[in-house]
Amino acid sequence: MGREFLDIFEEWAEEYDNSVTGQDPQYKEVFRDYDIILDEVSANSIGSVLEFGVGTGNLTVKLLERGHHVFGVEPSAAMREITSEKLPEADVVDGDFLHYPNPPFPIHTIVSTYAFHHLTDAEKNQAIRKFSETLAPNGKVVFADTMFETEIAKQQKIDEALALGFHDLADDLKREYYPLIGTMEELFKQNNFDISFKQMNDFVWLIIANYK
Ligand SMILES: C[S@@+](CC[C@H](N)C(=O)[O-])C[C@H]1O[C@@H](n2cnc3c(N)ncnc32)[C@H](O)[C@@H]1O
Repeated sequence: MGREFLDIFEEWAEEYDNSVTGQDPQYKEVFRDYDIILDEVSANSIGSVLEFGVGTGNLTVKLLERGHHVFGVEPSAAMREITSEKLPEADVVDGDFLHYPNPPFPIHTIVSTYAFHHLTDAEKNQAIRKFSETLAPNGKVVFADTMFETEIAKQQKIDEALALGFHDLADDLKREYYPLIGTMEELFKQNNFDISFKQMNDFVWLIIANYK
C-alpha cells in the first residue's frame, strides 16, 4: 500500500515542474518558497542520504551539489524518467516508503519533500520504524510536507480552496493523508526520535527528527 496515488503522478510528471514554480494557481500557495524549502532540507542533511519520492529530482540536485551521496527511491516510472534525463548521474530506483532495496552505502539522513502524506498514519508509523532500522547511528530524518495544526485548520484550507474554485486542491486535501502535527510528533517520538517542526508556508512544515 501507499502507492494508491501513483496514477496522479504518472500523469502529472510532464507538468510537475510548472506547478512547483507557481504556474498552477491552485498549488501556488502549497509550493510558495519551494526552492527555499528544498534548500532548508538539503542544508540540514548530513552524510549519505536516502531520498524518498524523488519526483523530478529537484531536491536531489541540491543534495548532489552539496556533495552528498544520494540513493533515490521513486515509485513513478514517469517521474524516474524525467529525473534520469535531468540527472543521468543520480541513482534512483523503483520503490516506496515501505518497500525499497537496501541502500548501497550507510545512510546518515533520510529526506523527503511533499511525499510522506501518501501514507496513512498507520503506514507512516511502519515507515518510521523502518527508518530507524535503516539509519546509521546518530542518523536523522529531514522532511518537508503539508500538515496541519488542527482538524479545524485543515478544514479551513479546504473551505478556502472551494471558495476560490480550486476544486483539484480541495479534493487533494480531502483525499490524501495530510497529518496533524501532533500525530507526526507522537509517531516519531514513539519510534525513539527527538523531533522539531518549523513552518515554511501556509501548508508546508519542516520536520527534523534525530534518532536517539
Ligand atoms: C508531490 S511529488 C514531490 C516530488 C519531489 N519530492 C518534490 O519535492 O518536488 C510526490 C512524489 O511522491 C511520490 N510518491 C507517491 N507515493 C509514494 C510512496 N508511497 N512512497 C514514496 N514516494 C511516493 C510520487 O510518485 C511523486 O514523485
